[in-house]
Amino acid sequence: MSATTIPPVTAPRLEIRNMVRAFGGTRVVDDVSLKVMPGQVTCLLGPSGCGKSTTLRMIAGVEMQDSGEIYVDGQLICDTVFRIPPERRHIGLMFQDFALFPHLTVGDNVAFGLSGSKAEKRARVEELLDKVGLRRFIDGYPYLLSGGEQQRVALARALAPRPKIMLMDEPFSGLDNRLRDDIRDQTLELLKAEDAAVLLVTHEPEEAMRMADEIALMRRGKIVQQGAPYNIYNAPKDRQAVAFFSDINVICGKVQGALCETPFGQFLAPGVADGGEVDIVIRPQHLKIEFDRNGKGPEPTPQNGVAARGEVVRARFMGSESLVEIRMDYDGSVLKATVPNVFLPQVGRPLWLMFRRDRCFVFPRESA
Ligand SMILES: Nc1ncnc2c1ncn2[C@@H]1O[C@H](COP(=O)(O)OP(=O)(O)OP(=O)(O)O)[C@@H](O)[C@H]1O
Repeated sequence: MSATTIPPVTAPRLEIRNMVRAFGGTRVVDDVSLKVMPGQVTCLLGPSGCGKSTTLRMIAGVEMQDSGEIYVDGQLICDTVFRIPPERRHIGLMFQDFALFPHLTVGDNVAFGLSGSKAEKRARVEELLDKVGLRRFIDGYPYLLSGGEQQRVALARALAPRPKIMLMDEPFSGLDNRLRDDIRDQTLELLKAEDAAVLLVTHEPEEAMRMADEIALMRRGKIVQQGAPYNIYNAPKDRQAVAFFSDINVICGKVQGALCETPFGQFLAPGVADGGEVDIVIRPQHLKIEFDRNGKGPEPTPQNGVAARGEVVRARFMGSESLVEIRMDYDGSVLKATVPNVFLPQVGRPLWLMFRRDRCFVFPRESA
């Protein structure tokens, strides 16, 4: 009889289960569970005040949860009775305002959390400063460095003790836009090379899309959706999840026989009872603009449905695309469409809009 080989199961590097934290009777973190594998970047993404930082602080051990457990490599490190102190959790921290020590050299800043012989420490400091391209500043002081360089030193300092987990709270928000993109890319490269599990908190969808292997979308203390950036963007759970990543257009309608009749034709609304209301949500880049042909629009197509007429109220050039706002004849509402490059039609010009059926989302109407 041949032996069966069972593939090794890798425990998540970091796992939190059913974490709860309330302040003044309000649950700001409300039953949050999450796993991060080694070498993976998970972004906790959500609007200001939704509980992201509190989640991170509990994992770091500087805030206690009311209930829930934290595991590192499958080992419990904290629940409501047992607690490993922050300094023994092998967790690296990087926050926006996590300043360098001004009285220490760049090298001593990076060496700060290191143990071992002087030579070992020096070797690790040089290795990391090399990786962030700042070895030449090893004996200089932080004030000599630009904001971006200081941030790279802070990253080197956080990674120096080879943390199993890196927690990053809006680490790039103090940097100007163009610098930020470069530093994000460099940071990502270094984090991957060090194989840490990274939990990064941000309220910026672009940052999450750029950095994350997985996004956990958080709202009012709960994780509402979790998945690869592509899936979160293309299969959002609800209207708010679409709106978090881009402008949206919303067409409202009533359902009859699992179909919703609109000025753009019929939309499927499976699972919605007769008389139920739905929001049909579409991003501006997926509205299709068609020209008016002697008062008529294009013929309906299965892919794009029926065209509806409107008039241009505003058109603006945005750099890589143009944003055209169109007031619709059917109810006077204004829809937004983006078009690549330059398209700046005159105000008042009639245009027809069609809806990409494969790109719109139909959600049951949410009560306010
Ligand atoms: N120590 C505290 N005492 C009372 N309320 C707190 C405390 N810490 C956080 N809160 C409240 O908990 C809620 C969540 O805060 P948290 O900082 O976790 O949110 P966040 O999503 O990280 O927001 P931001 O991006 O603005 O930092 C907020 O309403 C905040 O005011």
